Amino acid sequence: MATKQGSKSRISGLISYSRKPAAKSPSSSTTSSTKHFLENSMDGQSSPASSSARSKPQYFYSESVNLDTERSKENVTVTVRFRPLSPREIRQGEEIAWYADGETIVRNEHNPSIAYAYDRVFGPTTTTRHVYDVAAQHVVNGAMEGINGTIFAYGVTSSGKTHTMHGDQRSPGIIPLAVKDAFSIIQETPNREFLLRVSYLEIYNEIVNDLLNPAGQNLRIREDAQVLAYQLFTVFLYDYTLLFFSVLTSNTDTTILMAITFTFVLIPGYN
Ligand SMILES: Nc1ncnc2c1ncn2[C@@H]1O[C@H](COP(=O)(O)OP(=O)(O)OP(=O)(O)O)[C@@H](O)[C@H]1O
Repeated sequence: MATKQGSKSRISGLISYSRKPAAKSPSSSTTSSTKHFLENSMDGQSSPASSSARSKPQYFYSESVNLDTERSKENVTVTVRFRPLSPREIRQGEEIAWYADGETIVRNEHNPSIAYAYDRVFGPTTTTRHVYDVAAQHVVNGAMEGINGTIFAYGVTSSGKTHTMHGDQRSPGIIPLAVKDAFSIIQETPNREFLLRVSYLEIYNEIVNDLLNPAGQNLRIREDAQVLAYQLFTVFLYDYTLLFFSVLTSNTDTTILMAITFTFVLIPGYN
């Protein structure tokens, strides 16, 4: 019998946000994709991927949605990724309590009447490359055209956030895939100039630490459109290799991170 904790910890979520700067798109607005959910709770059980974006238990009622169609209407998409049970979890006899039913529904193994809908649900065999292609690449492409974008992973400890966002050499995460795409687009756009600026921070127990600068601990947050935190280290990226050098040599204990923010700022120039 799966423990509730065991089943919850296999699920992480990805929120993608893409919005044109107000000056360029006065009609654009920040909307969320929560319209596929009902507000009423039947038993008060938490969603398997509950977050601030889904603070209440909500119950599925809609037909499956096409992410591509929805993406054109919505600025925010919420996706869910299941990771496989680890060998240790299998040894301990943990079982799957939540599972992906098709591409948009998460269902409860023990109570079929409980189901939640998301913009997209990725099962345990899905590759990070596929997650990136479906849920993140459009944000990167938009950023290269001047549209502000955020890709945010959330989930309890050991749910797979680092695996999805950071990855490793064998299975690169969303961050290296995004920067690689950014460089490909830069190469394919010789008539424009780009400036790629990177900072990398963690928020752990509400303390902000700079992951590119070991001296940058307990930084103060700034409410500034341009800068996230005081004295946050910024590097200018000239090629893709430098990104790997910066990230892989950073002083990161991923097992204790509550949140990592990796920001790259693109400043397109015009000839
Ligand atoms: N999709 C996946 N496929 C295979 N293994 C995965 C997958 N997602 C995560 N894992 C493995 O599960 C373990 C926990 O994942 P990870 O470290 O990414 O979790 P986390 O959410 O970042 O945890 P924490 O918040 O504690 O840092 C790791 O050993 C990771 O390699």
